[in-house]
Amino acid sequence: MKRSIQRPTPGSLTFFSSSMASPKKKLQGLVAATITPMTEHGEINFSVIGQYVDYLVEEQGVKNIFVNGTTGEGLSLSVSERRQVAEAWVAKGRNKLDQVVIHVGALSLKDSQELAQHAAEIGADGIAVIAPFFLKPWNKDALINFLKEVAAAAPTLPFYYYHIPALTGVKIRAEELLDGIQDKIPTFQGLKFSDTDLLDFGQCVDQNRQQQFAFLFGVDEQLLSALVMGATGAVVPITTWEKRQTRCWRLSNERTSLQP
Ligand SMILES: CC(=O)N[C@@H]([C@@H](O)[C@H](O)[C@H](O)CO)[C@@H](O)CC(=O)C(=O)O
Repeated sequence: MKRSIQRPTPGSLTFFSSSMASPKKKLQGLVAATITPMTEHGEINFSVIGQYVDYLVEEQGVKNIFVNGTTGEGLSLSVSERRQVAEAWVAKGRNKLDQVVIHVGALSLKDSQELAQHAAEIGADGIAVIAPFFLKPWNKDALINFLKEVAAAAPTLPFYYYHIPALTGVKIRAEELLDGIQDKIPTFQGLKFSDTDLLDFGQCVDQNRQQQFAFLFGVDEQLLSALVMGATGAVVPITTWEKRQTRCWRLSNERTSLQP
């Protein structure tokens, strides 16, 4: 079923799905950063995603997920694989999960737009985007322009900026980025903050109290501090699934084999 979600307005607490006529809650609490299960041959193991959903919901009580992010190694997958993984999570999570947010960031704007549009088509509940990290945006406006173009490809979906400067190398402070962001990206709904700069995080929260954004923290070691400062949730890997199921294992294995 295709959903159309009303654009958020500053101060609104919820999105409403017009076709379902039920309020869609703000993304908050624990959000599971899902791994991408792999077979021993390094192919995606779609067959266990249904069990993974059940594990999260029934054993961990977690009903929101963040797919194809860092933990899911989205940037190590092909676009085709990312589409299939997103589809699998949305399909297996139907009527079980509350929200499925798909990370659609990519170096190529076109790939990112394709993934954003695809997320909307399959009925995901939101998209998140990191800063491009090879040829990098040189200032706030360049980064906003990139994010805006991606968000525009999925104009019905809540949009989250995924701030992870240690991995992207893009050091633009999140607080600076958030200043006036809904004027540029009307679907902007929150920040996934994966950095240890708590001053920046605190300023993001303080300066946007009127906006009711989701402030999702992504550094487990500082989560308690972030909650005190106003984090509304956290994106964390919640899994007993063996890391060796993931491509991370395959990559590190390859790296090992390259060493003399
Ligand atoms: C870079 C990374 O993997 N960060 C983790 C943290 O939970 C992280 O593992 C933890 O803080 C340990 O350093 C989460 O934020 C994962 C995450 O949000 C993602 O997979 O996108």
